[in-house]
Formats: sequence, C-alpha cells, structure tokens
Amino acid sequence: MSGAPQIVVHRDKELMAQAAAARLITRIADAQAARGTASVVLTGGRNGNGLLAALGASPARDAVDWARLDLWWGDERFLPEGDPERNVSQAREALLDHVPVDPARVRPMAASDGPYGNDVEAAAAAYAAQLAAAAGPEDHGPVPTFDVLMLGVGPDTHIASLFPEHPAVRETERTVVGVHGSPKPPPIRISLTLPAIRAAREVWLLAAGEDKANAAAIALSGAGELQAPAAGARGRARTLWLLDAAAASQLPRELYPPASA
Ligand SMILES: O=C1O[C@H](COP(=O)(O)O)[C@@H](O)[C@H](O)[C@H]1O
Repeated sequence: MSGAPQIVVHRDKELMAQAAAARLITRIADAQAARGTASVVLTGGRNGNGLLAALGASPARDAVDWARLDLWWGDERFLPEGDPERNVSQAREALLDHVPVDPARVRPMAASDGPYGNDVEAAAAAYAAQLAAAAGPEDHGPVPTFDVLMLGVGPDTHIASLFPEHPAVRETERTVVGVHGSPKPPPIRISLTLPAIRAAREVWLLAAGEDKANAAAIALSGAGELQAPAAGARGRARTLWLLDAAAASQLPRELYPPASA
C-alpha cells in the first residue's frame, strides 16, 4: 500500500480540473504504452464532472486511445436509465458522448429500471461479478488493479457512496454494495467498498471549494475511516489529493505543500 497521501493544491477549481485532466491523459497514455490498455474508475459529483469536461476540451485528449480504455464507476445513484442525476448520464454529457470510447468497455452500474429492476442488492452483486470477471491472476483479488480510481470528496468526507458511520463503509468482504438511506439524495445507491477502492494502483481524491475545506482537513489529519471515509481511500502505489486553494484552506500547515500552483 502507498505511503502518506500526496497533496497538490491548485489556485482554483478550473485550474484544478485542467491540471487533473492533463495528469489523467498522461497516466492513461503511459499505461496504454506499457500494457496496451488502461482502466479508470470515474466518480460522480462536481469535481469529477469538471475534470471530464476539461479532458474533453483539452487539445491533448487524443493522446488517449479511447478504444483501449476500460471505464468503471465508483458509485451510482440508483435511478432510472437516462436520469440526469445518474453519474453515468453526467459523465456521458461531460465527455463520453464526445470521444470514441468502445461501448463494450464502458461499464456503468445498473439503473433502477434495468435488468435487476429496483433490487439494488442484485444490481450491486451483478457489478461485483463483472469486476471479478475482469480481474486476472495478476490482480489482488476479485477486482482489476485499476490504473486510476477517482473519488470526489463530499463536505461530510464521503467518497463514492460511502457515508460516515454507514454500514457500507464497514464492509470488509464484498467489493460492491447497495446503499440505503444515503444522507445525500437519492437515498438508494450502489457503491464500491473500501477494499475495492484500495485495489487501485492510484487513488485520486478531488475536492474544490470552501465547503470541502473541513472535510479535507479532517480526512488528512488522521481521522478514522468510519467517521471520515475519505481517510480510508488509498491506492496500492499512490494516493493523491487534488485540491484547490479554498479546499486546502484548513489543512494543517505541515501538510500544505510549499510550492503548488
Ligand atoms: O453524490 C455524490 O457525491 C460525491 C461528491 O460530489 P460533489 O458534487 O460534492 O463533488 C461524488 O463523489 C459521488 O460520486 C456522487 O455520487
């Protein structure tokens, strides 16, 4: 598992999105050059979608071989197909409808009117099975070793749909769970669990804006993962927090990197 999280602070959320997009393009292109393919886990939320929009607008976006990219999701709002609040709908609008991804390699979580109907547990189990089928002997369990797994950080320190003190954040066996009673609407969701998140090579946590400052400070100051799920998100090789100055404004001085732009 990676050592201490690395923290990079950008001036504002626009620059953060552009810099993170550039970083992601490089990471994907490097993985594709080394192994022929790359795998990325997308997040919902404002910062994740801002990054995808910046990636789509980047002149370097075609450094990615879109047809050789596997896309997964860290969580989903359990709503009907096409609902504008679904994370996959927002990702399609921000980026995926504008680049030549291979539809067979884009793997959203099921909708509430999909093959499992409104049975969120069945939908979560099906996603876990898809992940297990994609994992190989070189991986570290029933999920692929994602190259990059991105997570937005909520003001309450939630990541994916793992909310403080919720049963889902305590899960140690399953890789994907149904979430009931989410404090942030909608109440029913599907989420990767902490063990699945920690299978990723690199985990990137994204937070911008003053409303995220307390969450970033708590999660980076030694809080427990049950109280602050973002504190439990770690990559096997690297854990990277990408912040804007507002979200970094309450970090303890010793954590604030001296030369970020
Ligand atoms: O509902 C969700 O919220 C979080 C954070 O979103 P943000 O808008 O506060 O950045 C997101 O990471 C998660 O994927 C999403 O389902």
